[in-house]
Amino acid sequence: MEPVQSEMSVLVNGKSHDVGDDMNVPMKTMMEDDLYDDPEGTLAENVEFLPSSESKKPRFTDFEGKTSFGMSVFNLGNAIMGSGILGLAYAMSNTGIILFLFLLTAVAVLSLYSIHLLLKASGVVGIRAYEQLGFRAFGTPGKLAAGIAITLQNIGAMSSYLFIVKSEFPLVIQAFLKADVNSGEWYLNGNYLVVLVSLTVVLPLAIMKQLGYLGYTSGFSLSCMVFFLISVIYKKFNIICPFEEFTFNNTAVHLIPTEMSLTDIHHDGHVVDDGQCSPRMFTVNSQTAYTIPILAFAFVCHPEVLPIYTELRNPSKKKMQHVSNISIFIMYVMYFLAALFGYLTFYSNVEAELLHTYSKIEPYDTLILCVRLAVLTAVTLTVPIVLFPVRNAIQQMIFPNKTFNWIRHIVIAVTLLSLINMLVIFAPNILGIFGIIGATSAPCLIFIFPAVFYIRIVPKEDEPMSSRSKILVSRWTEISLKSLRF
Ligand SMILES: NC(=O)CC[C@H](N)C(=O)O
Repeated sequence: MEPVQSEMSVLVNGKSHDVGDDMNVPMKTMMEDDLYDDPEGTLAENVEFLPSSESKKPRFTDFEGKTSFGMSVFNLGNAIMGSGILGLAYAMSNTGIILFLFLLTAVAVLSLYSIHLLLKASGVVGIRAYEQLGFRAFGTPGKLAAGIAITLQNIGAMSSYLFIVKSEFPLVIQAFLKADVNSGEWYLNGNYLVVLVSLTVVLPLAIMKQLGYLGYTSGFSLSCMVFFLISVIYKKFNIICPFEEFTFNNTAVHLIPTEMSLTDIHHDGHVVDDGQCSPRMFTVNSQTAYTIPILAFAFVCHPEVLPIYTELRNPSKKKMQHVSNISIFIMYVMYFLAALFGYLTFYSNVEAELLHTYSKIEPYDTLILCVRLAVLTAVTLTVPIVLFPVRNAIQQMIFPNKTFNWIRHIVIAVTLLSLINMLVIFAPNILGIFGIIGATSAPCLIFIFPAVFYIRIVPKEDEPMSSRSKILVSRWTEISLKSLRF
């Protein structure tokens, strides 16, 4: 119990609280007596965590949320949907449709299950913060591991979003203004544009005190992604394969699959249509290994789940699980459609970043320009949501017992954004970011931490180690650790 007492003053969404303060009960009694879960689901949803003097109904005391169910779905959907969607068609081209669908389903189901574990563990601890679950399970090392993984993962994600702004925004402006690429105007320089967008759009949203306020921008961001998806589907019927690469001197060049060996090119120079314009159901190549990290990255939203839960109105585990089920299911469908139609447009020619592939064929097509604008708007509006848990993690790691302070809140946001801007200005390419971050922090946050925290936190009396779910979880942890080592 010792570490629990010293760390009970938590900062969730800027609000510092001693859990014991609210209820005037000794901390120890509270931690022992009150398991905040309602495993049977017998309590009415709206009374489960509300203060009630007569009943000893369990409740969270860290924050009283005001965000509606729908807005929470938007926020979680926005947290899931980011640049990950742009890499999925490439992943499909390296696995084939069937294998991709299988892996996508597996990652989506595991991702949902680990959200369930996080919610259950946070129900037992009574605190809705990922790092605090780490602390409860392993003390300070657990808290640091969770905090560092969240920080790395989300900084990686935000860098990839602003990298899209850097690479796409100048092209969109140039095309709409019909400006000359070499005119040297400042508004055609990606680096200036990233700084400008960060200052004018991201920063004001990032310094909001609560995530709930971002529901509207999240809704807008998701509609931009729906527009992206509809356009990808439409383009499949609009771009005819085999296609010609756009060149400035108007001489068409056939796109040759990057993986094609020299033997596929006949002596007379013509290219054999070896899967170039026909879909593969199942395939394995040197790039297939990237699939799991790409999918894991695309489904990460675990650092945002607990902050969103914190702000949910009349919260209950069941309600939050419902929010997560809806968001993950919608994203699952959108991811599959985007990957499928992206792949069926370009087949083996699809690049690691889907938008680049369109640009190669039709760089000045108005629809593609609008799609680029939509995607860069969507990811820009995701940055503040993803920044939120990083700020919480930093506050919990560096200032664990401090109350909310506007100056600290703003300074952390400004520092983080400056760091990300620097990274983006020097980052080599988007796949590098996916690869490094996706291969390390994303699997930890999705597969490993929720499982090990759950095993350590849920009391043995409640669920013995021999219970079905604990056996399942420990098997799963073993497999995840092995595959990570591999
Ligand atoms: N918190 C996060 O890292 C979100 C990443 C998000 N799933 C994406 O695809 O971009």
